[in-house]
Amino acid sequence: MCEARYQVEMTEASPPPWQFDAADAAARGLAVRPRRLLVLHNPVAGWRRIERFRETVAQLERHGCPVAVHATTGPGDAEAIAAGAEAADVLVVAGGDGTINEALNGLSRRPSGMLPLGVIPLGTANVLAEELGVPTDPADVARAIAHGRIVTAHLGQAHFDGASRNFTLMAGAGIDAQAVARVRTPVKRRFGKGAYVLAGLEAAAAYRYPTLRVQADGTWYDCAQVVVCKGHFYAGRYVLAPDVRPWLPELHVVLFERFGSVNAARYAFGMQFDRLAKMPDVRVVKATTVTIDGPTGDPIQGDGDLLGALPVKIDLLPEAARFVIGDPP
Ligand SMILES: Nc1ncnc2c1ncn2[C@@H]1O[C@H](COP(=O)(O)OP(=O)(O)OP(=O)(O)O)[C@@H](O)[C@H]1O
Repeated sequence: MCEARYQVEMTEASPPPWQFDAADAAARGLAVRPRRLLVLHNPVAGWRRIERFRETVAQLERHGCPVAVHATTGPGDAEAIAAGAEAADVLVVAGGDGTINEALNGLSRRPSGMLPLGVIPLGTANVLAEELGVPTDPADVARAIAHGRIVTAHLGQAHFDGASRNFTLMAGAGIDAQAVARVRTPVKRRFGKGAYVLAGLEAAAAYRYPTLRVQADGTWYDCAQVVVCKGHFYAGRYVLAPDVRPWLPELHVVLFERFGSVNAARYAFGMQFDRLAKMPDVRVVKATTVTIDGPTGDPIQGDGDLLGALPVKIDLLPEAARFVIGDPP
């Protein structure tokens, strides 16, 4: 295991391993059949952005891609469809990180292996889209999905008592999971990211800050809050673990070592104003296996939604995932 404090400057992590570049193949005279797309559209996540969604689908068809759209009907639907997805080259999620999380959990159960995943960002925070450098303009999104490069990525996997769930961006225990557990869907639909701020304030007032015991590749740490990161962005474009990227086969574990609501507020301000790197009580360690122990049944958040409850073991999903992206992020 290797330990790293924050870098003062943001460093460029390892570049992604490109698997396939349609533009490059075309330049070399190779025939490239248009990608067949199965689009999972979360109509609840995207209700404000329905025009953007329709325009993206129209643009995809202009690129010659056969597009099948399926509107999700409720929680769990994206996962079930992804698990049985056939006759498609790419599964596209038109929604937010919660729908993407469900789709990737379904794809990992697909008998013939994972399909590459593309994103039309319609959610509240769209952290994975930021992480992958997915554009927002419909024409650019469509071009990226139709012709963009495919990058291999490694998902995190959280093992609870009798169940396992994948995550793409992060899994956390402590105050952030407490906040996620308090987010109410109608408030999120109305106020977007403001719902997390409200839930965070509620959680900060009620939470008792018990000690979390974290084991990262055999070394134990005590902390008030821990976020196990697979991507460097958090809650939008805030940076928690500057050097991790989805394509790196490692977890970057961010440990917040001081307890109580005053320190929770310090960390929130530190994140807001990009000062975490300067805080001596915020530690980042790299690992491939992490366990988190604390009050049994306390929530674990993953990709901004509830993932499960303590205690948890976290490692990497053995099968690699693939993401369709546009230009290098
Ligand atoms: N038709 C539906 N009605 C209600 N909920 C749905 C429906 N389809 C999917 N969902 C659920 O909505 C949840 C939230 O959706 P999603 O994550 O896509 O948007 P978001 O929460 O606005 O975005 P983000 O996660 O990026 O902040 C998903 O976890 C999914 O289970």
